[in-house]
Amino acid sequence: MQPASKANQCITRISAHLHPPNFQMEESSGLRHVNCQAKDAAPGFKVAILGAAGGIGQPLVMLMNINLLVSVLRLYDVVNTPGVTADISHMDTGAVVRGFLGQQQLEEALVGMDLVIIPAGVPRKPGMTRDDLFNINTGILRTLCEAIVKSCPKAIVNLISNPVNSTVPTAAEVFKRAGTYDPKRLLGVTTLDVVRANTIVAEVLGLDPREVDVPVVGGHAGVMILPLLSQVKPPCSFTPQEIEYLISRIQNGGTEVVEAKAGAGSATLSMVIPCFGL
Ligand SMILES: NC(=O)C1=CN([C@@H]2O[C@H](COP(=O)(O)OP(=O)(O)OC[C@H]3O[C@@H](n4cnc5c(N)ncnc54)[C@H](O)[C@@H]3O)[C@@H](O)[C@H]2O)C=CC1
Ligand SMILES: O=C([O-])CC(=O)C(=O)O
Repeated sequence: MQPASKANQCITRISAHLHPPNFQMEESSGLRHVNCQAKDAAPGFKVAILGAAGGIGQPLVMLMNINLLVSVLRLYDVVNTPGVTADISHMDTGAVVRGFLGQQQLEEALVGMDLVIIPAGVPRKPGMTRDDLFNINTGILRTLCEAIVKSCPKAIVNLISNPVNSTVPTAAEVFKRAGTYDPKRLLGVTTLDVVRANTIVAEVLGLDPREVDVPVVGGHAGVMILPLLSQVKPPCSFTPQEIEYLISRIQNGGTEVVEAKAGAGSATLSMVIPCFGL
């Protein structure tokens, strides 16, 4: 290794430690170069998580921080980001972690990001449908997307917030109006339906869920969740009663968790599997 490059690496590493998570808006309008490299100066993906202090946000932040492909991790929320950031930043991983709190720090949190993952918003309570979250969550999302347009218009945006069937088109409209829409860069996260389908079908077949692959198409709400039971791998067949049971449990998986949590939120722990793939 060249002495100069080694020295640069040392400076970057020391700098990352000398500038601990700063919960105030940074004064400069853009990120300094040091913020865009891992602590060991390795290049990597710059990832922002909006809603980072929530039930999905916190395990997602943890998974992103141990992901070797991530060099910069930015945590944004309207509450509790300082605590989550302090906790996460003690992990001896490579990513440089920074916390941002409140809307006045939103645009700064997003500057230069490659990937923005959004679990910000409200989860449902028993008796609610995902559509009941439409007004509040699309309102939150619109603000977040407008900031994405300003700070990182080329970022890939992954939407977790419900109703995913509506948050994706809402975000698309914001980006279209700004002239930054790219369908390849805007994704709704619905992998939990596949995760549940694999698990529930494996239970019926008496197999290890890791050996089962159930394609799921459609949307992310009730009857729009369509498990393709004829396409299951390994190939298998089901009785009409099994098909009825499987479709009902897969389509109502989210509701099953919401009701079992009895007002304390929706699925956050099983979401670790879809989040791990992000
Ligand atoms: N796509 C999927 O498969 C799934 C989606 N979800 C959805 O994910 C969303 C989040 O769920 P949880 O993490 O359990 O909820 P949560 O309530 O635990 O966390 C949401 C976080 O968003 C933050 N937040 C609220 N307003 C905000 C704003 N204006 N800007 C930034 N952050 C804001 C809150 O402070 C909180 O920390 C819900 O809409 C839920 O329905 C939940 C499970 C699966
Ligand atoms: O059901 C909910 O409200 C949360 C969700 O999307 C899921 O668990 O699939």
